[in-house]
Amino acid sequence: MTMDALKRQAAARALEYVEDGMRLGLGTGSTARHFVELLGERVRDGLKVVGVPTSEATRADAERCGVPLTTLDDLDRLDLTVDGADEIDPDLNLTKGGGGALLREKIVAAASDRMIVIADETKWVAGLGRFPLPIEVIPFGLAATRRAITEVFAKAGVSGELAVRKQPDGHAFVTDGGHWIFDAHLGQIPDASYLAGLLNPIPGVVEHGLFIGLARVAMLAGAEGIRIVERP
Ligand SMILES: O=C(CO)[C@H](O)[C@H](O)COP(=O)(O)O
Repeated sequence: MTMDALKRQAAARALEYVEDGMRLGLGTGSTARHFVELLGERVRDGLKVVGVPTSEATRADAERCGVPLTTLDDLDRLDLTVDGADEIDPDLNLTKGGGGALLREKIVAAASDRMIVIADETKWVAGLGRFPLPIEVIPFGLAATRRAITEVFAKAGVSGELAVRKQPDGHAFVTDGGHWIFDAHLGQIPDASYLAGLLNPIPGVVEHGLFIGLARVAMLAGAEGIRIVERP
C-alpha cells in the first residue's frame, strides 16, 4: 500500500468520530487534506458540520470540497480538530509545522475539546527531535531572536543548526501570518515540555511546533492496519 493510501486510511478512521452538528478544526498537510476530501463527501451526502481551516491551503481545499467554513472570530470553541503531524511520541506530544501552518494549527487545536492526530506509522517516534523543529518568528530583530533561542536550547540541553526556512526560489518562506520560520535541527529533544516552556516567552518567537498535551488520540496507519493510541 502506498504512503498516500495509508494517510487516507487514517483520515477515514478519524471521520468516524465526526457527528452531525459538529464544529471542526481542519488541519493542514497531505494527511489532513484526505480528511477534508472525505469530509466533503459526507457533507454532499447531507452531514451538517462547519469547519475552521488552519491555513489558506486548507481553506482552498475545503471550499473545493464543499465543506462549510467559519472562523474563530465567530466561534470561540470547537468540538473536534483533526490534523496531521511530523512526529508523534508515546505521550502524544507532537512536532508540527512541516507545512508552515503551526500557528493557526495550535490556536485551532487549543480551542478544541478534542484533537485527533492522523498519520502513517512513520511519524511515530520514541522521542521528538529527529524532525527539525519549526519555530515561527517575527522577521524584525532576527539575529537577537536567534541568539535568545540558542540560549534556551543550551538550557534545555539541545543544540543544532537553526536555519531560516527558504522557498525553492531562495527567498524566505513566509507563513500565512506574515512571519518567518527557523527550522531547528536538534536530532533529539530530551524534555520537549521543558523546551516548549522556555521558547514560549522569547520576544520575537510567535509560536513553535511542539504541541504538548493537545492531542488526545492518534490514528496511525501501517501495513497491519490502523493503530489507535490514546493519550496516557
Ligand atoms: O504540521 C503540519 C503542517 O504545518 C502538518 O500536519 C505536518 O507537516 C504533516 O504533514 P503531512 O500530513 O503532509 O505529512
